[in-house]
Amino acid sequence: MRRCCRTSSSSTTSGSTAPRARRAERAADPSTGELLCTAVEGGKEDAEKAVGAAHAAFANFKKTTARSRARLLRQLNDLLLENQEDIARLIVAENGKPWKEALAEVTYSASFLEWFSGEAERAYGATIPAANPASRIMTIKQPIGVVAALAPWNLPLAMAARKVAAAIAAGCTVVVKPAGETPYATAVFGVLAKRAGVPKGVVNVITALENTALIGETLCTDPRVRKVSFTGSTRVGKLLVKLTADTLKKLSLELGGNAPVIVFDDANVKKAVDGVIVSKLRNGGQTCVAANRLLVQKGILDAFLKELKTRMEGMAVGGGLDHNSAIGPLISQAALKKVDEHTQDALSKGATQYWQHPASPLTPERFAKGNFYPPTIVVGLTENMKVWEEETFGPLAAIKVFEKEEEVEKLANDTRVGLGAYLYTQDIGRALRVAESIHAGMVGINTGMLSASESPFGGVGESGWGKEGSLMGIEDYVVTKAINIDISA
Ligand SMILES: NC(=O)c1ccc[n+]([C@@H]2O[C@H](COP(=O)([O-])OP(=O)(O)OC[C@H]3O[C@@H](n4cnc5c(N)ncnc54)[C@H](O)[C@@H]3O)[C@@H](O)[C@H]2O)c1
Ligand SMILES: O=CCCC(=O)O
Repeated sequence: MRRCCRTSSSSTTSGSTAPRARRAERAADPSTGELLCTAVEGGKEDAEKAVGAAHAAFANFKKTTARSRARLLRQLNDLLLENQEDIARLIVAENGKPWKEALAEVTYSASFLEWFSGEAERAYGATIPAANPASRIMTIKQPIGVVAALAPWNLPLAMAARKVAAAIAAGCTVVVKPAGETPYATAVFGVLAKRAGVPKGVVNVITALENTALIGETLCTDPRVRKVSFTGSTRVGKLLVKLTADTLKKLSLELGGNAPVIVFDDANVKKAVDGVIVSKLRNGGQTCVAANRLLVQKGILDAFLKELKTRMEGMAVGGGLDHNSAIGPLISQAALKKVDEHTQDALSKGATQYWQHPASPLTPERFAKGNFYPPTIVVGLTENMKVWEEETFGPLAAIKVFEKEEEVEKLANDTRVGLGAYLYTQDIGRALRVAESIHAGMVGINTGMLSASESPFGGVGESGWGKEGSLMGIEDYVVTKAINIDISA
């Protein structure tokens, strides 16, 4: 990759808006800490300009046919896949995740474009039997308007693609603000949208690091923006609720989780560990559906720990461009500090360290330069520990032992958030019983993977509002209009 590049703030997909000279934001390579690139630091004026472009484009885009928008999405899907390796390299550089995961993120992103290309044509209205014999009632679904899509750094391309795909399918125009840490994959997404034929002003990318809050506020308070879709922390989600209140925008919030994983005595150990590896270690533990509290029944504990350790020992820690790496660095030094705080807090309150990864094959110098945290297993998790109360967002596997099924509902639901949850058992009755009792938007039974473009993604409680992806995903981008007709002569 080139050492320095520029992306434009307030650039429409037509590329008609030239970037002005601005203080550059800096993106660091998480595996070395070195400056990777600089990007334009957008400001309030840029955000307003991007909204203006999206607002102007909406006048025509809302009138396009669903079929034409479906074609645009399919074209963009194809371009992402054709450029998969180049985009994956960018994702590894800015986010740090292992190569295979970066490739998978591109496929995952493209799957939203493909999925919503189908959904575009299925945004059906209804005909409603009227009580008045002279009346006919029908509904139509129309695009809500300009959308602000605020995306996080953990899946820099996929989270933007999930929002933009639904918006285009519905006939909305969008201003996308990627996380300041990871502006590049989203900027490339904007370029590919242009190549795919997405009209000028429909997808606008604005980049900023330090001005993130200012841009967030500008987008959330601008009356021309009718919907905000955010993925990130619960803290920021609550802030956006307040900021959008005065203009009553529709909000989709995909916020933090604190996923319980329940492993019952009768689980298939190998399958349970496979699932925990995926849900705990995907992106180094930095996903909102990451396993956070492992609840393991006493009878299976030894076998589970042994298998988990063996599997984690076999995973190399290192930079994502080393194709052998299975666990990459964390996004920042702050993230590293948080994981260590959770580990030390657990150990100081009575947990014991069962195992810690030697962090091989990294040399100590290389380890020290990047944001690497050695994957760690602790046993003896209790309700007064930080890792019990909030998501660690890192490679710490904290285990609490339980004895009876009756205990787990209370334990699993001892949190104000409810995004992902997982359980492992071979008893179908127990699986459904427990799945129904868990306070979460998504439950994995004998699997650690909840993410698929066709599956409704979203949480309950303080994990947010709305569902992304799936047949429900387009609903947040449309408004339903009822049309009443008098047919009397
Ligand atoms: N749900 C998720 O996928 C997700 C993603 C990132 C972080 N998190 C959670 O948040 C914790 C802290 O990470 P973080 O500090 O990067 O999260 P954060 O919520 O501060 O940042 C996430 C995203 O929100 C944007 N953002 C931050 N403040 C904003 C504002 N005022 N207006 C508009 N956008 C704003 C950031 O640029 C980034 O894109 C993590 O440990 C994790 O628990 C969750
Ligand atoms: O981290 C948040 C989203 C994760 C996913 O879509 O799989």
